[in-house]
Amino acid sequence: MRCACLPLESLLAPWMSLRRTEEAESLPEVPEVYRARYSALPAAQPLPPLLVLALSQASPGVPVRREQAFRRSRTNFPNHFLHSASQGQDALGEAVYYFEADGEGVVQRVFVFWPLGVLLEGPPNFCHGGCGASLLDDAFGAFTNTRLRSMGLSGQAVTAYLHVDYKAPTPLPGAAVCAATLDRVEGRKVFVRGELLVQKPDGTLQASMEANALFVELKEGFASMKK
Ligand SMILES: CCCCCCCCCC(=O)SCCNC(=O)CCNC(=O)[C@H](O)C(C)(C)COP(=O)(O)OP(=O)(O)OC[C@H]1O[C@@H](n2cnc3c(N)ncnc32)[C@H](O)[C@@H]1OP(=O)(O)O
Repeated sequence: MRCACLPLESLLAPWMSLRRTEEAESLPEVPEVYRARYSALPAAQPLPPLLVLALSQASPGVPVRREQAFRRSRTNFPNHFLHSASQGQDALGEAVYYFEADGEGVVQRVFVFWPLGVLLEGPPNFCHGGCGASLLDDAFGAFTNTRLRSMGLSGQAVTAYLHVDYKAPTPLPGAAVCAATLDRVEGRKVFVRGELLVQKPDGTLQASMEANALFVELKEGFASMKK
């Protein structure tokens, strides 16, 4: 059964089929904290209704600020696992990243919307667990590194561990929002937690996956990672 308030078609279109070349588009300027990894949404691209629903449930009464929504820069990261080969008509669609920051501009939460196509299957008609874990890891990476940048730090941290609890199947085709936030910080160690939210037939959101992770800020940045 489909939700009466958010039909599946409105969740997926136009993000599922969106292919683009950033260079050809005239996009708004992106604040420095986000610029290295993200680009602005085109003016004509609406915010996904599922993302707006997740934001309104997480922060009731707080207006959604379109300028805090971005997409991954493919110009800067043409080979990113989730934003290159994994994308396609029936696989992953175009993600939308929404960052919440406090009054000082320090990132406090990220919400990442993903359209999910049928080629992401694990159990018949449901999303593969490894795919969901990848989406959560990506949201944790987006949160941790952007938060570090927003604090004037390196923004170069990697996953040390990722723990995922699968609470309910994630239907395909469909859409999900990964929500990530801070648990605690111990020196270079950033502990994060979050969930992957999907919409139930009655229109409410449920966490089909819950996760926590440790990110470690690299002493000398990505360039120091050895093969
Ligand atoms: C450019 C844009 C791209 C954005 C990238 C975003 C990342 C996206 C998410 C990913 O997929 S990252 C890819 C998957 N992760 C890796 O490939 C990381 C591989 N592991 C490493 O490179 C190193 O093990 C690591 C950097 C995580 C840690 O090495 P370090 O030499 O910097 O630190 P060290 O080993 O001394 O550990 C630092 C602290 O973390 C703790 N620690 C490290 N690994 C742990 C672990 N697995 N479990 C618990 N604690 C851990 C360790 O005990 C220690 O705690 P204390 O300071 O309290 O002593």
